[in-house]
Amino acid sequence: MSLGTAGTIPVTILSGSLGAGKTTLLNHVLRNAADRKIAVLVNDMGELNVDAELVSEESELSVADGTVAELSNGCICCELQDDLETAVVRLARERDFDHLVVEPSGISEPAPVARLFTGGSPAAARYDVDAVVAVVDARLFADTFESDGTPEQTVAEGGEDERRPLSDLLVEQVEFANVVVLNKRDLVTDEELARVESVVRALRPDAEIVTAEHSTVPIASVLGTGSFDPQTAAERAGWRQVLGEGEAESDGNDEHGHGDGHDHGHDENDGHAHDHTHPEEAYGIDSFVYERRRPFHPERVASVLGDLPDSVVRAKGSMWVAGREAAHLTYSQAGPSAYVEATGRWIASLPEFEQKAYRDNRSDLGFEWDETWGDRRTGLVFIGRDVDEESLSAALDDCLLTDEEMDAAWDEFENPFPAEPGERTTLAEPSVEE
Ligand SMILES: Nc1nc2c(ncn2[C@@H]2O[C@H](COP(=O)(O)OP(=O)(O)OP(=O)(O)O)[C@@H](O)[C@H]2O)c(=O)[nH]1
Repeated sequence: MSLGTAGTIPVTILSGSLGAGKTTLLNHVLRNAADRKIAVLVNDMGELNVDAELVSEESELSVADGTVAELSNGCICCELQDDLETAVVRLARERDFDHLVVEPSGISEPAPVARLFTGGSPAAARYDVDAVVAVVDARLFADTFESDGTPEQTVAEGGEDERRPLSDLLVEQVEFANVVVLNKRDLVTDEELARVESVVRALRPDAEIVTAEHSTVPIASVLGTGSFDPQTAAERAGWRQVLGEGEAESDGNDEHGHGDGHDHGHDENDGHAHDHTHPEEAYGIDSFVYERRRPFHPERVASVLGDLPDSVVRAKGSMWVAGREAAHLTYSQAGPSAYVEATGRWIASLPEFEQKAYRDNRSDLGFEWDETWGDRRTGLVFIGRDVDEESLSAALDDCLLTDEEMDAAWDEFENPFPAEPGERTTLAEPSVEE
């Protein structure tokens, strides 16, 4: 057995939109795994049948006992009867194999699957995440982010009423992956491919990008990469890196829902955009940060952030909105879809003793505490091609409260934004054409 670190079994997690080429990739891997014994886990019975059939075209099913099918090349297919965790632990106990490949079906977010193999869980004791692979349909990606018209498919559909804007899902999968397979190379031009690649690079700067036709990738790029770190995966997204630039030291782990923890070390009041671009990183894709410490007027900012210029591919970050003094709001835009979610509370809205405890525990807040407003602030990253930063910043500045509005009763503003953690407001949706 070729085990991962500390005797654990390496795991490759496949993600990708419907029809992107995950099963094709899986078959390619099984066919070319040489003497490595691969276990395959598919978390959907319907899908298992399809995949097992495809897989068996190459290597005949020799054993099928209802729950586990062993292929003559040593591959083991296991349907998910138990929850994923129980299944992977059972698999490691009962079978002998070198590498596990997980292909979650439907609208699968790779992050929760990867989390399963980390921390102190029984699965973590036996496995190590080796790679999270995002299989991207280059044609679909180009149509979603790079074309003027509406792509044919705008909604990602999984099983059981799962529907999400496709752009949202594509962005999330790429941002989390350490390997991105740009598949269906034959369906895009060189120019389109270069543009897709530049967007992918901006979304996840350190991912390994492999271009493929029929998912024919070098096996070493999906098995044995050893470069996926679940602890920092979420921090590696392009938008976070842009936001965190310059104060990486103070950034720390920031998944607490209280803020993104960044200090650009300048004007504490209204602040000014921390301008920077990264042409060297992203072949024509630029990014900038808009940072202010003055609240937005809810209706004005909803209208601007719900209708960003097409040049913006991805935007994300914290927003401070008048009338939502407790809610830490997180804005997320991906192509034609945009929403705001209350992801936590501003620390300054907590009772005094909790604030103190929180601040004592986190000397690395990463930004200056404002005497009046505490941690309330706006820090948004915009990533796109030739984005007119000046006019977008000016449009957002027009959404900040005026001096007169600062003295008004903020609760009386019409307010479309969520107030309670977990609540979400959709600001823009792709037009659905089915
Ligand atoms: N033209 C073209 N077609 C491809 C390519 N790769 C895969 N396909 C086809 O795209 C279709 C979907 O591929 P799958 O591998 O089943 O995709 P999947 O991601 O597993 O799909 P789901 O399991 O349904 O989510 C199949 O008909 C493949 O033959 C490619 O590079 N070019």
